[in-house]
Amino acid sequence: MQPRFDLFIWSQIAYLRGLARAKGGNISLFKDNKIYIKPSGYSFFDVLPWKISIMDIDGTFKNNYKPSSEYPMHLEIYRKLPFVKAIFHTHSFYATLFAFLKSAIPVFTEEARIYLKEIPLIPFAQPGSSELGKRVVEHLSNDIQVGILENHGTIVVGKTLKECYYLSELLEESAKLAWHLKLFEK
Ligand SMILES: C[C@H](O)[C@@H](O)[C@@H](O)C(=O)COP(=O)(O)O
Repeated sequence: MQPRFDLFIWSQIAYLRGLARAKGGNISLFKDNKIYIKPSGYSFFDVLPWKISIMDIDGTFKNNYKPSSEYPMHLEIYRKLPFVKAIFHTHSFYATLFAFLKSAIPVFTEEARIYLKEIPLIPFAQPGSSELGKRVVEHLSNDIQVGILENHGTIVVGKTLKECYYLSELLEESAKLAWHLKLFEK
C-alpha cells in the first residue's frame, strides 16, 4: 500500500475509534528510507494523504507541512530499534490516566499477557526531545512493544501501522480494565 494512504487510513481509524482526540498524539511510518509523519498541530482526523510530512532518517525535511513536534522521538526509535517500521503515540484516556498516576499498567487478560506481556511506565522526559526517544528505546524491544510515557500518554511500536493500531487498542482496553478493577479493591 502507498505509505501516504496507509498513514491516512490508520489515522482515521484511530481517531474515529476514539484512541486519538483533538490534536493530541502523532503517528509515523518508515518506508524506503523515508519517515512519513503526521504534521504538527493537526489532529489524526486531518492526516490527509497530501498533508503528510516526509523526512529523511537524518532529520532533514522539505515540505509544506512541518513534521510533528515529536519527530526527535520518532527518529530516535527508528534509529535504535531497527525492527520498528511504524509508531503510534496517543493520549488515549485510560492509559494516560495511569501515565499521570505514574504507575505501570497491570496486565490481566490472557490476550494482553500474550500480545503486550507488560506495560511499563517510561520515566518523564520533555515532550519534543530526543531524550524522550532515548527513554522509550531503553524500555521497548521486539518483545515489549507498548509503554506509557510519564505525565504524557502512550507509545506503541511495530512492524506495521495496523499492528500498532491493534496494540494501542489493547493497551487502552487493558488500562480501562485495570482502572475499573482498581475501583473494586479494598
Ligand atoms: C505537547 C504536545 O501535546 C505533545 O504531547 C505532542 O506529542 C502531541 O501530542 C502533538 O504534537 P504534534 O501535533 O506536534 O504532533
